[in-house]
Formats: sequence, structure tokens, C-alpha cells
Amino acid sequence: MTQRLYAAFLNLQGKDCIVVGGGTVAERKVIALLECGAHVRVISPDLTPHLQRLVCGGQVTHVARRYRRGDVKQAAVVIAATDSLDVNQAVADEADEHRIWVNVANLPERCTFVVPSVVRRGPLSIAITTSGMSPAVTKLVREELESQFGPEYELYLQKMGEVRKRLKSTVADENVRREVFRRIARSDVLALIREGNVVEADRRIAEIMRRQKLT
Ligand SMILES: C[C@@]1(CC(=O)O)c2cc3[nH]c(cc4nc(cc5[nH]c(cc(n2)[C@H]1CCC(=O)O)[C@@](C)(CC(=O)O)[C@@H]5CCC(=O)O)C(CC(=O)O)=C4CCC(=O)O)c(CCC(=O)O)c3CC(=O)O
Ligand SMILES: NC(=O)C1=CN([C@@H]2O[C@H](COP(=O)(O)OP(=O)(O)OC[C@H]3O[C@@H](n4cnc5c(N)ncnc54)[C@H](O)[C@@H]3O)[C@@H](O)[C@H]2O)C=CC1
Repeated sequence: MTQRLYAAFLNLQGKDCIVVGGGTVAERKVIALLECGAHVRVISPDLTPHLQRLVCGGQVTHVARRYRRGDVKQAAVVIAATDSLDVNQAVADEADEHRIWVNVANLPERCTFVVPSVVRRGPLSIAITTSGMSPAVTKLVREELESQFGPEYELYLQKMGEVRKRLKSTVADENVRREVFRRIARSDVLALIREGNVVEADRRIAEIMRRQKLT
């Protein structure tokens, strides 16, 4: 049976992350780390043109040589993304010794975490994994979800977040709060935002709150 993976979202803001290798796979992982505010150090004798630009722009630190034992310590996560099984294995060994979470691009069985495919719509993040069974299917599922969950989720969640914040500080009864959130979620607010009818969406939210005597 496939190993069941525990799902979690890491807060890597300001955390040091090490990526060994500077090819296309490393590039994809580096971009995803930067988008989450991580400090990234790439250890590789060469870089893709895009990684090179990130180094020139100061967004990424580059150690321009091959991996050496001793490179992997004091990092939040390590990604071994070279095209060599031996090198990636050595990186994984060192990470394991230091109990650092490690992702190994070409050895799924050595990953202590795998990188999922992610659909992002503002604060909504949907992560997908096939537990290493088929990245091609993972990508396909992402594309399907992207067509299902459109850009309207960003504004919708912003509004839900505002209502939630307001009610948490003004309505003491948790059951009342839960009922309001449930009603908004089951209403046509999302559909109205999708149609671009934001004024009507706001009106609908206000109406639901009024019915609960909250405004
Ligand atoms: C275990 C894992 C480790 C990890 O990297 O975390 C892993 C491992 C491997 N991937 C391989 C191949 C491909 N990977 C992709 C794409 C992605 N791979 C990603 C994650 C993962 N890949 C982790 C498990 C994810 C899960 O559990 O589902 C994604 C989701 C995230 C990301 O990398 O950012 C990103 C999709 C981004 C998107 O949404 O588009 C494509 C598609 C393409 O390129 O078009 C292909 C070719 C098609 C195919 O092989 O299916 C190979 C074989 C190489 C070979 O054949 O030798 C290995 C090694 C092996 O399996 O041995
Ligand atoms: N996990 C994933 O999502 C995927 C993984 N892969 C696998 O990942 C591996 C990497 O793929 P690509 O990025 O396309 O390869 P690539 O050939 O584009 O890049 C390899 C990089 O590793 C560097 N490298 C080699 N030896 C090194 C060392 N000793 N120290 C530091 N850096 C070193 C190279 O200089 C190069 O920058 C391959 O084995 C490939 O099969 C492929 C597709 C997807």
C-alpha cells in the first residue's frame, strides 16, 4: 500500500531553505519557495537562465559549486534536485542526520515530504498529491480544479474573512456565528461575485446578517 502522507501547509516566511541543483526542476521548486517568502540558497555549479536572473536580482543566494558534505545544516527544508541519484541520496542522508525535512526530486522513497501541485485563489490553496504515484495525474487534477475554482474565490474569501472577523468581535455566541457563515456559504453570494455583481453580493450578505439581527 502507498504511504499515507500527512497534509500540512508550511509557513516558510523568512526561513532558510536549501536547494541542491540548478536545473529546471530546481527552478520550479525555488520559485514556489520564493513565492512563500523563504530565503533560498541554491548549491549548483550551473543555473538555468531564470535562476541566474534571480541570483543577479538578489532574490536567491548562489553557492556556485557542486554539493559537499557539510552543506546541509540549519535549514527549514532541503530540496535535492540534481540529476544524480548518488548526489541526491547523499543530500538526503545529511538532511536525515540533522532531522531536516527533505524532498528528493528523483527518489520518492527518500522524500520526507513531497511537493504537491497547488491551485491558488487568493487565500484559497488547494494542494494535490498522488503520493508520488503519478505527477502527470496530479497536474491534470490541478488543471481540472483550476477550471472549477475561478478567480471569484479571491474576493469571495476576502468578504467572508471580513464578516468573520467582524462577527468574532461582536457576536459572543459561536453557534450564531457558525449559522451566519453557513448561510452565506450556501447562498448565491459566490455566484453573484462570479457574475461581477458585487453590489448585490454585499446586499445579500447584509440581508443574511439582518435576518440574524446582527446589524
Ligand atoms: C514524488 C515527487 C517528488 C517531488 O518533487 O516532490 C515527484 C517525483 C517525480 N516527478 C517526476 C516527473 C514529473 N513531475 C512532473 C510535475 C510535477 N511533479 C511534482 C511533484 C512530485 N514529483 C512529487 C510527487 C507529487 C505527487 O504526489 O503527486 C509537482 C506536483 C510539484 C512540483 O514539482 O513543483 C509537479 C506538477 C506541477 C504542476 O501542477 O504542473 C511532471 C509533469 C510535467 O513535467 O509535465 C513529470 C512528468 C510526468 C510523470 O512522470 O508523471 C519523476 C520522474 C522523472 C523520470 O521519469 O525519471 C519523479 C521521480 C520519480 O517518480 O521517480
Ligand atoms: N520531482 C519532480 O518534479 C521531477 C523530477 N525529475 C527528476 O529530477 C532530476 C532533475 O531534473 P532536471 O532539473 O530536469 O535536471 P537538469 O539536468 O536540468 O538539472 C540538474 C542540475 O543539477 C546540477 N548538479 C549536478 N550534480 C550536482 C552536484 N554534485 N551538486 C550540485 N548540483 C549538481 C546540475 O549542474 C544541474 O544544474 C532528474 O533526475 C529528473 O529525472 C524530473 C521531472 C520532475
